[in-house]
Amino acid sequence: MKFHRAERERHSSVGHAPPTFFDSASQAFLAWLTASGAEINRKVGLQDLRSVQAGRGVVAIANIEEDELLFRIPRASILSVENSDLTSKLPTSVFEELDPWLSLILVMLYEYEKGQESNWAAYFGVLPQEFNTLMFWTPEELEQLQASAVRDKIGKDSADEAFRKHLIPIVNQYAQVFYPGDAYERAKTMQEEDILTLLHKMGTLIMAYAFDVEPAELKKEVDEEGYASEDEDEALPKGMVPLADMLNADADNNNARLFYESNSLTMKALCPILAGQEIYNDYGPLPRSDLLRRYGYITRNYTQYDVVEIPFEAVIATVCDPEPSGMDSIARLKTSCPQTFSYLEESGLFESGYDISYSSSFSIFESLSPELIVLVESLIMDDDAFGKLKAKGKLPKPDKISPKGAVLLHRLVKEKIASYATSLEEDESENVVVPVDKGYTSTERRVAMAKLVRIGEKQILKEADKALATLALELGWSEMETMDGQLKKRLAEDAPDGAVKKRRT
Ligand SMILES: C[S@@+](CC[C@H](N)C(=O)[O-])C[C@H]1O[C@@H](n2cnc3c(N)ncnc32)[C@H](O)[C@@H]1O
Repeated sequence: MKFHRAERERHSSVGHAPPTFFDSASQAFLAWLTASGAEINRKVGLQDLRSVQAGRGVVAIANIEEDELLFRIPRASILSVENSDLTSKLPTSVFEELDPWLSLILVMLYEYEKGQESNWAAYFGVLPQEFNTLMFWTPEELEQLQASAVRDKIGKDSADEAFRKHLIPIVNQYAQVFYPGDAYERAKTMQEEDILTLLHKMGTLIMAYAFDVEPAELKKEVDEEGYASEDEDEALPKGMVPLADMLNADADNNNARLFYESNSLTMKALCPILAGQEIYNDYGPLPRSDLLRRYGYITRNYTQYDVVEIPFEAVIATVCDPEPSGMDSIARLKTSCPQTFSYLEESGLFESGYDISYSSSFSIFESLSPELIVLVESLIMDDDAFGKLKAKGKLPKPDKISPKGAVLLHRLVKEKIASYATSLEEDESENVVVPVDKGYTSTERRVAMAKLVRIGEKQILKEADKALATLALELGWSEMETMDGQLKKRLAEDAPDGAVKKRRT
């Protein structure tokens, strides 16, 4: 693949361009944005934070007051489907068949390929070319996440499939539009894999940088408190909002917010910000595993949102009777618990996995997903009792765990602990820090981040293990007498020492 000069410079760096080019790209970007009608408060600056592995960031140069305007971006400067001239070059039907994410990827590919001809050329100059998000980790690096459920959520294959099915045919059919003039010759030499790589980069940029842009006239329905449903937010068009997306985030250090106005988007201070402090946006209450997947970094402040996920498959395998091998979980549940299957499915209890969340002083009912408790209790309930609940359109209560339920939940936690390649004690035997110095490789940083993620998950599991063992002990083990022989044997192996003693006496 050949690149224009500026593009070659961008591609030559790891993540971002080298120092001189880095600063001049920032200046060119700010100059372009101001010329486009943006208003930028003199008290804010775009800074080079590569020394702390944070790319660029927005920093207060002087003290800022609460509610003070940090910058105003005209809607016309947003890199979006609405603002790109690609829509006038392709039949409308093309965009009607694409969701907001794929539409913006296509537009970004088009604008990126236009090089200096694009209105957003200076903006592309400050967007990174390389990423630390999980999509770009090697298999060996991903291995460091061990049994973390995030490994199943990277979605590279499904994105590949969507790009091959929906976008590449459009790029091929309208190659003259995407690669006009000389570039058309270049396009012919580009392999499908090159286009795929570019599409993945655009997709990654959208995941980590784009905003759901509320239209100038809000058409979505809001509830009494003014909130729209999640589905309606999902349907909002996505847009890349220059400068607003240069704000980093660090959980509750959030001190700025983007407001949608009819002709512009304004970033305002949520509280007083002192000179020298970084201005942070809010990326949401994400567990560190997800932060790594979507944004490629973690900080300690996100520990409070950590979760560990118990896979659906594991719940069925542990709770339902053993079935002939080769059956998937749903088939297995259908066969072993036919009376409950359809009702549970209708009740929306089937999820790919169930969260156990971090809580500062661990509480079972605050941490365990209510759906997990309800699912386990439903699966172990006898047919008569379950039938009565079902007749009333009810389910077991999420705030009540039976003795057998406690034992099984405990077993699920134990099994999840065992699925990690190393123990918490091994991981914690040395102090893990993510190195920021230039001397370290991105692999060293990724390995450290992965280790912190898996330690976070194992710490939650350790608390859940303790709490469920205690609960099982408190509830007694009489329920075990009603269990089938094999399950009873498995659970006996699993019983906390105290519980076994208690039963014997
Ligand atoms: C919306 S962009 C923010 C601007 C970005 N720093 C840049 O230079 O382009 C999100 C990306 O910034 C980086 N980032 C955000 N917050 C960070 C933080 N607290 N520490 C380190 N990197 C951070 C991550 O690479 C993330 O994917």
